[in-house]
Amino acid sequence: MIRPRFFPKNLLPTPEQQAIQCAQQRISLIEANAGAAKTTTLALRIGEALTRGLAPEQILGLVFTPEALEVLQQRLLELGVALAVVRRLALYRVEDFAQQVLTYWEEQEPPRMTQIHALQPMMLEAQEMLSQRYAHREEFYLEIRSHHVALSQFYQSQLRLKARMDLRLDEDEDLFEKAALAGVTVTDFLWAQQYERLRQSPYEGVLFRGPFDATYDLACALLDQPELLAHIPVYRVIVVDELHDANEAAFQILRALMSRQQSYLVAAGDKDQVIHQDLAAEATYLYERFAAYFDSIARYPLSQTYRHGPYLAYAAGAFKKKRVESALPLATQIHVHPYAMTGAAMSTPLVQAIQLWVQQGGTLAACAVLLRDTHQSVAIENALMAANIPYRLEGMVGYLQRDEILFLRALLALALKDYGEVNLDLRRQMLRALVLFFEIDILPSEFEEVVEDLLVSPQLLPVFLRYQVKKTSSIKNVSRLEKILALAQSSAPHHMAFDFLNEAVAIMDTVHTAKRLYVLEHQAQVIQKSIDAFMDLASQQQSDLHGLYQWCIDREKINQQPVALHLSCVAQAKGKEFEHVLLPFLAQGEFPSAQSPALIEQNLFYVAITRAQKRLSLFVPDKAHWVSDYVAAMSLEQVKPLAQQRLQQLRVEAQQAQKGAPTVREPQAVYKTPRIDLVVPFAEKDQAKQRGARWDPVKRVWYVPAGGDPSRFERWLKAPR
Ligand SMILES: Nc1ncnc2c1ncn2[C@@H]1O[C@H](COP(=O)(O)OP(=O)(O)OP(=O)(O)O)[C@@H](O)[C@H]1O
Repeated sequence: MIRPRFFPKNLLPTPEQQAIQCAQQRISLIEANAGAAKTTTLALRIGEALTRGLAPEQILGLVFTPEALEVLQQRLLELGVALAVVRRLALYRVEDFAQQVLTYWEEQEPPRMTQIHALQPMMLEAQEMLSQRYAHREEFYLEIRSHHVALSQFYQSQLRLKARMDLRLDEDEDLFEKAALAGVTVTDFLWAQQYERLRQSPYEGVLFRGPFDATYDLACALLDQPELLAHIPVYRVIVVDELHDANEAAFQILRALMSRQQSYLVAAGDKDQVIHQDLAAEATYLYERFAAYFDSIARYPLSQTYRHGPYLAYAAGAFKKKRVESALPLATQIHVHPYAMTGAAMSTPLVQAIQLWVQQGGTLAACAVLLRDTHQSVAIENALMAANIPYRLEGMVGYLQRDEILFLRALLALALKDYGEVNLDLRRQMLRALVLFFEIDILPSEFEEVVEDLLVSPQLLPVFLRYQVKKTSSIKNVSRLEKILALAQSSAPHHMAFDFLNEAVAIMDTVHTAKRLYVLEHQAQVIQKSIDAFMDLASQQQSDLHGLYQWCIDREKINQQPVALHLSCVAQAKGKEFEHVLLPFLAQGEFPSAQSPALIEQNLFYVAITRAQKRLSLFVPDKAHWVSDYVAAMSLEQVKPLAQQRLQQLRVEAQQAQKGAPTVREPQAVYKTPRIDLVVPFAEKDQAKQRGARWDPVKRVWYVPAGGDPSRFERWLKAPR
């Protein structure tokens, strides 16, 4: 094996890591467990390429999510690559890379639309064209619906079709089969084709781009016109992290880049972390798809996790029925806390576990509460708020700003005849929620006009609703609205909020309305659970209509604080690590969710538990038959003795290593006489150079080469820490 030349700060690479660091094959693929140092090793590979003289600009680092990009940059810095060098590396999310390439090619950059609502007019226009085009083709059973949930459903479908590169229909392909295979409705399939015709004019080129469109456009361009590749810079080393997030469009870009013989690729992923099925991510990109195009692929292992100690490693292995080893002599703890399944008591143990962590010296910033779904944040946010524990939400809005809760708040406003008192933004959001739940079909421009009108005359809200529901919604909704308005009319501010909402929710039949609106079974269930959680809150608070309404407004004013606990869904924590991870609501039907594929649920749970370094806290119902099967699948009691043995062994090894005794991990030849980094002021650099110091362009430091005599450099030696 070639010897490494890049020696990182703060870390001793294992022989496995060194093998990847110095890999010489054109394509090197790493499939390894969570926390087995994939990102770190890719960062080592970059460090090695830099040390061997590649310019940072010749190295391309690709990932799929902003979180993964953040982690890769962080690992490079941790290993000692200087910030100035990290900034010059071509590190991108695949989508941003594609965008950058396209910008370079295109004479005029088409507008980028990152928000789904900005795409709405085009989606509606495409839908209009679709309904005209297929007006007489009954065999397609097109469902033309334009409320914003139907639009967001369509939006997801077109993302998926493009991610799979499945939008084109060859002559011998069957439309119904292709749509079913891609997991979208026939309406959405045809609508997506129409939308693409609108987005890509044959004469003017691409007219606008939404999220992930750049990846699709670049993949199509490189497939249709391979000669365009000549206009992309040649990257000598390409590293790809979180390869389990790859889809066909991203893969086609990688394939094209790797068709150049000068390029070398190292990519890493974990088949058990495939969770973005909505974006057509699949485990086949960890090997099979590469094997279909390239002959010589080297596969490398990283067989031990460095994130947590053996106990969690073995529990994660038992859960996934695979071998997981830890190399950390760390007694990672796993605590199981029962919770009562009623009311506010559900979150009490969670709050106590956070408080205990802080009392024991842990920080809130090192703590993460990871949820299966957004609805769970209703109870958690309330509990954290009540206990004065600051939290920051990642990848989701607070529950009070979600459609279904805004709808309930709008009903309270109707009952209080108070729509005019709140700020414009909230008014707009509540109106949007009413439009959604009463299934009113209104164009965005008309909607804005109504918002303006109601600004002047808020008392006209019931009039607007009556008019619009009659005009565009179903007879059932007309009758529902009348009942709701009558209920609101007969309610006084001092009436109990829970009683009012309970009746209103029954009138609206939210269970079925959510199913109709949100189409996807899982999403509909999350919406209903959110409503139930808010109703629980109303019942616990025992407050009147005015009290609950005002409480929601006051709660929104509380700002998020910077040093705070991390609160997100599991998916947003992938790639990250936290000292203490807390997983609430591990109950049957919650995690795993019955509505999502079993494998994705397992992968999500595996991602969740493997984020923890020092402590994992699992919260389970106090009734045994309600506890999620996943907890038992971790075999916590069975793996304990084995984990203790392994921990003991790792501790002995660590002690020996401290005493200088050789360990298996230590590559003697490389580390016997390590180099010494110096602190040389700019003005003294020539002197240092004369005495034999060398300049490291990667870490941007002067150093005494391995085997050199440090006494010649005493004045520049770092003070011992
Ligand atoms: N040789 C090593 N010695 C000690 N710790 C290491 C070593 N290599 C990596 N680590 C540490 O292991 C932890 C996990 O590393 P990393 O994030 O690279 O894993 P990963 O496989 O990319 O994780 P994930 O599967 O979650 O994406 C980090 O805290 C990292 O600093």
